[in-house]
Amino acid sequence: MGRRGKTVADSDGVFSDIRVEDERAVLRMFRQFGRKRLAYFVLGGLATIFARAMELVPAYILAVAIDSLFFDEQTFAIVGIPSAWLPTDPGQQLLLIAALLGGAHVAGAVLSLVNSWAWNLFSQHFQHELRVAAYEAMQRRHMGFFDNKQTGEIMSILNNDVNQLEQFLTHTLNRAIRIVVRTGGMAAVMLIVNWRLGILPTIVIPAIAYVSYKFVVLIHPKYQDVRAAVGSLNSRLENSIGGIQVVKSFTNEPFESDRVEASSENYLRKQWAAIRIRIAFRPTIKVLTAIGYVATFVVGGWWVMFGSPHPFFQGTLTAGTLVMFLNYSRRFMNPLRDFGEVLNDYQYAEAAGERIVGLLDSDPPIRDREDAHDLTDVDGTVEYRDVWFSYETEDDEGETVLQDVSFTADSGQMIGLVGSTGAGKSTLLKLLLRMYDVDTGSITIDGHDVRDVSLQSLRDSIGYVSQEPYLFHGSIRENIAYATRNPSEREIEKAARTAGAHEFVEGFPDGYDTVVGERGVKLSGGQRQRISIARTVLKDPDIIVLDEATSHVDNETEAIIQNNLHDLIANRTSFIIAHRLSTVRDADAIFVLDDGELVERGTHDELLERGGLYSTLWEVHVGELEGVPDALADRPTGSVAKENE
Ligand SMILES: Nc1ncnc2c1ncn2[C@@H]1O[C@H](COP(=O)(O)OP(=O)(O)OP(=O)(O)O)[C@@H](O)[C@H]1O
Repeated sequence: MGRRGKTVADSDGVFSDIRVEDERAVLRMFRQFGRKRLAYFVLGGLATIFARAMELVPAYILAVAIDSLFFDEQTFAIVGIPSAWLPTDPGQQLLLIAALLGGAHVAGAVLSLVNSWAWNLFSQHFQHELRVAAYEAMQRRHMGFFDNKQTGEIMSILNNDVNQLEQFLTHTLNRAIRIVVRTGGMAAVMLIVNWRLGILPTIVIPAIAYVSYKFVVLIHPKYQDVRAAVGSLNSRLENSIGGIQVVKSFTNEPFESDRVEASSENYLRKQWAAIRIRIAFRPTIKVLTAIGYVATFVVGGWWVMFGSPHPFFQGTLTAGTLVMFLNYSRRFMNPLRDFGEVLNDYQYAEAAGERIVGLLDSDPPIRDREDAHDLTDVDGTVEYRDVWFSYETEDDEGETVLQDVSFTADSGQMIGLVGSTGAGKSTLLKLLLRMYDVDTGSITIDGHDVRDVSLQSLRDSIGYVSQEPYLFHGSIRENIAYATRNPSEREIEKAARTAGAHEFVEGFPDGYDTVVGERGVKLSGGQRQRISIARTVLKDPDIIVLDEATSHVDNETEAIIQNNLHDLIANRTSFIIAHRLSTVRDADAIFVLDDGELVERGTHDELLERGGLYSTLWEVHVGELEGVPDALADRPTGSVAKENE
């Protein structure tokens, strides 16, 4: 078991951290999501058991026909039917045999249909409910989780793992039942009818089961290699196609072709290694089955023709019984071949189940406290006190991004946040929304620690326009309306006007119905930003955070937007991050961040007078400095302010 556990854990890759050791993950998932439709599951299970049992009938009926009708070796008798009910006329007996043969096939077909219907109904609903629950659990996870995982990897849980469980419940369980009922049934019938001859075909069962198991152990790591090779081939293709514009502009098509070729060749090698084992498996099983089959034929044939071939084989053997034995022993192969695959699938379903259990069970670090209260009637006084923060990394060695930041923004103030790139400006404001929690220190709104209020009320009260506005595939109207539930046309248009978006939207042939494409690719950067601002305007929040919200628009458009936003911002606390310093020139206070530290604060004029980092940045901004001053050029994110102090 240890060995199997290890290989599956290896295949978790980046998700080993969320997997929980749960010996009965599949069972737990079954209980949690299958209970509602348990009746379908039971019905399907019974149908498959009887359908498989029906498969045993024809060989038996044939044996009766041969012995009683064709060769007249035994009196006409059928197990389970009283002899008084059986016809005595041979013609009628033949008809009965034909009816039973046909009936067994039809009943088998109907039962298979019932089985497929009931189990597919069960498992499709199971899959649906599990996927939705897993998605909701995924959505509740904190930002650090998403920072450290690739979208494709997260999708793999929602798709592959959920599908794996569905596959297990429909196909693997069916196969397992087939193995038990078919193999067990055939072996039991043979041993009951003539156990001495029955030993010959059944003795190979453990050997076939062992070879199947060995096959899984051998092929499993090969399949893992194949999966890894498929993964890297896919990422290679995704990267190359995603970056096709860069590829073309650098005329790097041959280079990309080489990289794809190398990846594809790696896939070919791994696949071939797996194929070599796989193609040897079936012939091995065939040979083993054939040994039992031929041994039964030789001994049984001799027995029928000349009497017992050895004192061990006592009594008589009829031709009909021999035919039944030969029929059964040949059909051992298929279910037993599946034995290894069932073990394999079970292992995967368990691993998938454990990852999903891990996802469903774990409480994300950023969530409502039990006694969390709603943030209501927000005035908007925001206070950061001794805030330290570093991002969570896989190795827990994240660098400090914010150091000892303290400030107060009074209700209704407009705060400008400036500083060189990577100084920590966006991070500072993401903490306000609790996208991340501070390491030490506190952030309060109107005196309420953001960790003490409900996330819903906190985020409802803040309007956040991020640096890289994300638009969903859909119309412009849908993207603006995303802020609230069912806004009116007039409200949408008003918000768009405030954000300086209405004019260009009206210019499109489809107006607000224009579809923006995936991530809004069909719009320019500045247009995307304005739609994103409109979304926030419509939300009408108490506190506003604009993170480089107008960086992609020209000066003129920015002036228009600022003018429009004036009323919106006038009575609310707002934080505006800007590299273009003129954007925040009129702010009530400007905070200057440098390498995670708040190094200067004051109004535009005060900061200019001070002659520190801000005034240097301003001089660069207005072009008063020729070239970049050494003090700015030499620093990672800047320490000029400290030098100037
Ligand atoms: N999700 C993240 N995980 C790990 N590190 C991050 C993450 N986001 C930002 N950082 C790091 O934190 C530091 C501050 O980043 P932040 O985005 O807050 O800077 P900024 O001042 O807003 O920069 P810019 O002006 O370029 O937008 C940078 O060193 C950045 O590399």
